[in-house]
Amino acid sequence: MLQIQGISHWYGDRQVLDGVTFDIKPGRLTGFVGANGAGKTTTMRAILGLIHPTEGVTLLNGKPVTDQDRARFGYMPEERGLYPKMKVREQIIYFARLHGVEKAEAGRRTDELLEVVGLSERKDDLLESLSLGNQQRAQICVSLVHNPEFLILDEPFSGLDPVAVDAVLGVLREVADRGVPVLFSSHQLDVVERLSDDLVIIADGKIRATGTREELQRHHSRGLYRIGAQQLGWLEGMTDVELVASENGEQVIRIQLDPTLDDDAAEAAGAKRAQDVLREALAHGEVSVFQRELTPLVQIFREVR
Ligand SMILES: Nc1ncnc2c1ncn2[C@@H]1O[C@H](COP(=O)(O)OP(=O)(O)OP(=O)(O)O)[C@@H](O)[C@H]1O
Repeated sequence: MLQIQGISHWYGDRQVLDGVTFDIKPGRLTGFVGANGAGKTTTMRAILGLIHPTEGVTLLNGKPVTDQDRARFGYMPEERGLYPKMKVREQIIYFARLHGVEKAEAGRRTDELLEVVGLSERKDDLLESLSLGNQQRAQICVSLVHNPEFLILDEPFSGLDPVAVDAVLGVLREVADRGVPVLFSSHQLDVVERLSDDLVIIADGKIRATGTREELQRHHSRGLYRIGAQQLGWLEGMTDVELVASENGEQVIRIQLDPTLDDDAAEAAGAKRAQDVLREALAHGEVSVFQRELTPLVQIFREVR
């Protein structure tokens, strides 16, 4: 496991990271989400030892990460760093060899990856003749060709078409399923929502939320219910229930719960009070829908930033 602990960083007198702390677990895809300039790249660069953070440490299985450990990391930087005038296959093999992969194995692994990302037919073309999306596929092959033990990818999906996104998602899933911890940053919340096992949300250099997608959604959906009722005048008599949204003849309501309750206790308290709400609604007419409502990730992102 990689543990990022209390990383703070200043560029001159400007603080860009403030006590960044989170874990990247084996076999998990951890999505790193934050607005432009939130500090994702700086955090990744600190983990990789490309900058030395002013404060804080990254631990690998309990010990500070060494340069030797880092040689076993795979990294896809945001500013892509491939050679435009080199052929695709040749280039991926070259990077594998730089990581010490034996020649025949480098060739075999390169061909396998090119096939997975759908670039086999372009393997002997110069990198610069490829579209940006295809160059990115090549870059993903480079980050994976030495079978890294940890994988860190900065915006691996930006600029990819939906087919390529799916191909890359498949590769990352397969890598994680082999037990590799994977951290990837993305602005594309739909992709993050689909792919991440764990989520880390950063804003202004501070970690605002961490957890599994389910945990975060559960936490941010305390007391939320969807109701389809003919009229809602009766809600005014329930001072602990507020109307959050109305859409397509249905409403989202929030039952106010004691903020000191943990998520399990809040869920139980909410379910109990929901029964009163349902009874009240039924006393005033038909109820077509009554169910728990889950806050979408995009909404959570807005709430914590
Ligand atoms: N070399 C540098 N010198 C000074 N400031 C920097 C430097 N690199 C980054 N910054 C600043 O640090 C802050 C965090 O930047 P960072 O690139 O980590 O954010 P990010 O979340 O990766 O953003 P994006 O999604 O736009 O890539 C930004 O305000 C950025 O302008």
